[in-house]
Amino acid sequence: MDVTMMGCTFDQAQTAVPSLTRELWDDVVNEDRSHQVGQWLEAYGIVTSDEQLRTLLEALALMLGQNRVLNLTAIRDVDKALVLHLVDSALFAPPVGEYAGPVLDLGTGGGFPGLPLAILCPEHEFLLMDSVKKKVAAVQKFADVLGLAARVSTSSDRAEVLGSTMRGRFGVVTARAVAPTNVLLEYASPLVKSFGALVAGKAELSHEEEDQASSAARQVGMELVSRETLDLPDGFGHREILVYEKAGKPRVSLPRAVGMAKSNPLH
Ligand SMILES: C[S@@+](CC[C@H](N)C(=O)[O-])C[C@H]1O[C@@H](n2cnc3c(N)ncnc32)[C@H](O)[C@@H]1O
Repeated sequence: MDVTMMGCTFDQAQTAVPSLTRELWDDVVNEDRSHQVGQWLEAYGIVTSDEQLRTLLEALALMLGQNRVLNLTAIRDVDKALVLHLVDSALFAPPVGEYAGPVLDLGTGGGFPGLPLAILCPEHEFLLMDSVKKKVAAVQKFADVLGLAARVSTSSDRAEVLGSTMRGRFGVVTARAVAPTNVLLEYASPLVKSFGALVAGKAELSHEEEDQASSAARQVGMELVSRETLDLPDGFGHREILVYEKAGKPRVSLPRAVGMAKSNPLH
């Protein structure tokens, strides 16, 4: 898709999201913010066009506007949201770009990291999925008004259900703040194709979570191929970006019944 086709005006954005005010839009979508985000991303080797930067800011403004009437995020402060939603989501882009095929953002919530990734990775198609229907409807509205509808669709479903209905369809599954890593591995394994990947972002990975993830990975045919620790800008802490590849066959029959991955996790 031609990235110059992305983006929208304030009037289009407000038609889609009536709770979005001009004041909030102007606070988020402006040259200073665009320059700042561009510099931050460049420091991670993520090169962006002006169009992509502006569309990232528009996506954030839409989400923050919608958040006034629908609980999508606890982060309401624009400075924080720039780092914790846009930059944090963008950190997934380099590993996602290494895999061909459609991307599933599992537990997308208000569209993160899926929406920023759709803006940053124009070669990929995206399915943004969450079990909460209202969130998914809002995210589809954002994608449509941003001109991303040709490459971005949504699904209100549970990961365990898609594991059967969309088995092996995805080159990459992304997930941020959805579940412990062993649970994510179980969700992702049936969804990714051979040598596809799960890309997971974590604020903190304890030794216990790491051990449980290693054991779960072996059981579901996934293998850790990359683990990178990156500092967020402005002292917002660090992120672990974990990449697991589907390297073998699961030893357990997947997906298990809805809820089992969480209530009786593999470890
Ligand atoms: C804390 S929110 C994170 C949202 C978003 N990924 C982000 O980083 O802002 C976790 C989301 O995962 C969704 N979720 C959790 N388990 C899920 C499952 N098994 N299938 C689909 N969605 C799930 C929840 O509905 C929720 O919206």
